[in-house]
Amino acid sequence: MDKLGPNAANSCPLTPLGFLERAATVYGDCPSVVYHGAASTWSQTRRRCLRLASALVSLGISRRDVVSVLLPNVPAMYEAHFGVPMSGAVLNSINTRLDARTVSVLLRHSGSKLVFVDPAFSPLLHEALCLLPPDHPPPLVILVEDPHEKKEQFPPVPASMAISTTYERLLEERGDPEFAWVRPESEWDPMVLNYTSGTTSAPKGVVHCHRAIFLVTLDSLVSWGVPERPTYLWTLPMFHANGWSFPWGMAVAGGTNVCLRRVDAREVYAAIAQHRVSHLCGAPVVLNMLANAPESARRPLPEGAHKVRILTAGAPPPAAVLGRTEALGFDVSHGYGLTETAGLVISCAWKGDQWNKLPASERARLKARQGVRTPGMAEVDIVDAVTGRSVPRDGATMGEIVLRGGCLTLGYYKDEAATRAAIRGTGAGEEGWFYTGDVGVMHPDGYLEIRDRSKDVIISGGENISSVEVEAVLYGHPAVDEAAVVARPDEFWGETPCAFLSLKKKGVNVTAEEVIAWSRERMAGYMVPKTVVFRDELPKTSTGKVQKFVLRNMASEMGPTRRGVSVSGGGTRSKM
Ligand SMILES: Nc1ncnc2c1ncn2[C@@H]1O[C@H](COP(=O)(O)OP(=O)(O)OP(=O)(O)O)[C@@H](O)[C@H]1O
Repeated sequence: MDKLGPNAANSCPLTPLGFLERAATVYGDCPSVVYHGAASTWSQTRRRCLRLASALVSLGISRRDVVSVLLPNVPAMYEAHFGVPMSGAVLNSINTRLDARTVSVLLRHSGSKLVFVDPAFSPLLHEALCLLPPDHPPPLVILVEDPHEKKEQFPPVPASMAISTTYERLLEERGDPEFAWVRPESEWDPMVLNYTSGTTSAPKGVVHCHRAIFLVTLDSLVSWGVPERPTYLWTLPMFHANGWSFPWGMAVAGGTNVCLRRVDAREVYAAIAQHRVSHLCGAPVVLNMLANAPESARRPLPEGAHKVRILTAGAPPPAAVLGRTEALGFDVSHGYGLTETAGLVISCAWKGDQWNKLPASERARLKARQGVRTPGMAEVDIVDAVTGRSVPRDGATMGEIVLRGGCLTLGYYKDEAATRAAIRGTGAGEEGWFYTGDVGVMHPDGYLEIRDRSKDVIISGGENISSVEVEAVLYGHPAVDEAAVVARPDEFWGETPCAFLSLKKKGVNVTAEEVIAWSRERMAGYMVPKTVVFRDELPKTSTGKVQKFVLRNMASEMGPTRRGVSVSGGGTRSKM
């Protein structure tokens, strides 16, 4: 046995790019990408991706060069997930909701050689390029026109921005549909560079290799139980951690990618009905949007043997929101991941036989837990910050979630200190874990549940309060649309919970005192928000997460609460 091991036949680099060739063979005539009325087949998509890869090479792009995309979920965005790395380059998807200054910082940091831009974001890119230092070589710019939208709908492309060519012209004039794509020399070669959402600090450049993307893609299909030939609606931005790996996953499954430029409840319900969508992904804000959509925006879900399946992740989904979405007829699955894990690596694996019998509220409570490691993940643990040892499985003791597995990042680009801080030993004798910065508890049944991000935990009189737990209760209030709870300084307790709420409907009257009294009946006294502030909307990151640091600053600016005094920041409120 000792002499057996890796050999030339069994060690060819793992890469998800080969999924496309297989899809073209197996599903060649089946629809691959649908946008408005136009559909491509898998063999056409393969040829277009090869055209894209060869065109990039002809422009001088070579191995490890960074190529950026500033695109919504249009067909070119899908093609970039194969075509860009097939040229040997590293795909950098830039979040389209960032401001020009941040886009400029990312372009500079990544050293991007070329940017594909949608007309809607050409002013944003132009401004970002103008902010680059004069000695920074500007990237080439390729405009991705959208023949399905009226030109007047877009802002004019800035006249002074140098556009090299358009996407279609590039493919037509320089593309070779039978190009021998640039295979990775090693499965550890970098393939994508994604910047984190910047929820807690400045965005960090996460690099993933071909191997990691290969593993997470297959793992995600298995853990969500995706069947062959799903119809997948792109409600999750592909720029968000590469759409949790599903661009590559749809090639494995031979799925139909239904592209959507804009995500609002009306468009989503309409697309579901028109294309008979079977699967979609989205952060909990998407569930909230679907669940709270006005009657006029809704359309009946397709009838058939299977329900429309939604996979949610990215932020804690409150049980009340899960319950409401399922009551509409969707089948919701819940997962957890970070940009650093390339996709979802923990999922609330559903024990159908046992749990389907439970009442709806209990099912929603169980589903709000993040769950267990996916089959492809090696190990997950929750460790005590001081001792580094696993916390007891009591559903109460909090610790930091740590991970190990093949889809973890190679590290942060040009940031060794951050890489070393995130990937280290637990201090309890074991080496090599990724520290997520998320605080959770382990339940007796081995399912974990996130209580907070370490920076969001509220410490009141020495007690750790999970803002997520308080929010979960507030979401149960009939008038509440969205809730976020942060720490407010307190003269006696150190910190107390401060709730920021947006309300569901116009004309709903509810006072801070009523919310506080309502909370008091449903949670321990020390967890009850001492301050309630009403806002029309809560501030969100570009990936739809509530920006708690913004709220924390607001709470801090209100000044400390005083002993025995419940301060209500908003008074009576009816939503405008
Ligand atoms: N199912 C989930 N439940 C609760 N939180 C989740 C879930 N899925 C993801 N998250 C949160 O999202 C985080 C990962 O998000 P992402 O990689 O997009 O960047 P970010 O952490 O929001 O930004 P930054 O690292 O720049 O602050 C996780 O660390 C976790 O806090």
